[in-house]
Amino acid sequence: MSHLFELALVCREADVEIVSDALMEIDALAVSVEDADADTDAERALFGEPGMPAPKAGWARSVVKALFPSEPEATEAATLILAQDWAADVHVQAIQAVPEQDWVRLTQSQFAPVEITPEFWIVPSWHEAPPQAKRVMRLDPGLAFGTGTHPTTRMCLRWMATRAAASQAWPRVLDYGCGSGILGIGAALHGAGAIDAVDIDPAAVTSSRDNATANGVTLNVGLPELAQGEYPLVIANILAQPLKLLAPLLCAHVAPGGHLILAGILSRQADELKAAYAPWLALDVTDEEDGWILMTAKRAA
Ligand SMILES: C[S@@+](CC[C@H](N)C(=O)[O-])C[C@H]1O[C@@H](n2cnc3c(N)ncnc32)[C@H](O)[C@@H]1O
Repeated sequence: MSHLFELALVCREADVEIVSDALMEIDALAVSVEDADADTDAERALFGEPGMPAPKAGWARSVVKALFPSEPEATEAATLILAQDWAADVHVQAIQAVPEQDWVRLTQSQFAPVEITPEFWIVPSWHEAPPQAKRVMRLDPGLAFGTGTHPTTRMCLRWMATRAAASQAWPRVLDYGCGSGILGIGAALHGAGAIDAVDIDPAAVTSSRDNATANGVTLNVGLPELAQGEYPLVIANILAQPLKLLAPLLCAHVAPGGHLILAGILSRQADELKAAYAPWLALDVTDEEDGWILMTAKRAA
């Protein structure tokens, strides 16, 4: 049986969210949180008196567990997290191999339908679609980022769903850094025409192709050189540093009157992104969720 690698990090309860978000951002396949003291003497000492309320301090330490496809990726993730300025109280508990089958079970129990707008939902194949959903994307967690659960992805989808509702469908779309293909598929479900979805990761290319087929939509999927010419909508959810390097390339793909949508940026990075794109387009912050921002620009017609 093939294996995945689990990185277990011990941290303060107050740091759970930032640690989990960072792990998702560096492409963990799944992230879960447990009480660090479960099944230990520390747990019995804290919760041992029947009828006594559980002291809040008993949950002060948590274990955040993240799965990666290989041991080097799990080790690199640990190094990256420990290097962050907020990670002074984060410690590596273990990196160990876990059977892939367990991961499938774990993710199936973790991922519920995700609401993008009241009418547009991402629904795993093992779930019924909610009755109010008028547009449904079928997507299962795969070996590439983008199952709709991350705020950066949700903000991109929400932007498209809101714009498309105002009947501004796009004849061409470029989904740059497509991961699972979620943004390209989202554009297709909202009436976009020819959609090019590109990624540097061959696993993402395969995953996007499979997910497009499962949703009955057509994406032209490939490596970045597939992107050619100008598009009325260019959307890229990567990270601040690669987005800064990609500024001239992405801006060159935006058609006159078209939009550039960027995500994967933390609130405090807004000014550096604005500066990096200023020679070509004026970016504004147009959405914000959990410390992440959506930055958008419109090219003059
Ligand atoms: C955070 S994921 C986003 C996936 C998906 N678009 C979403 O919104 O959920 C970023 C993706 O960008 C890809 N990527 C990173 N740097 C890239 C680059 N320079 N060119 C193309 N793709 C890149 C990664 O392989 C990854 O699949």
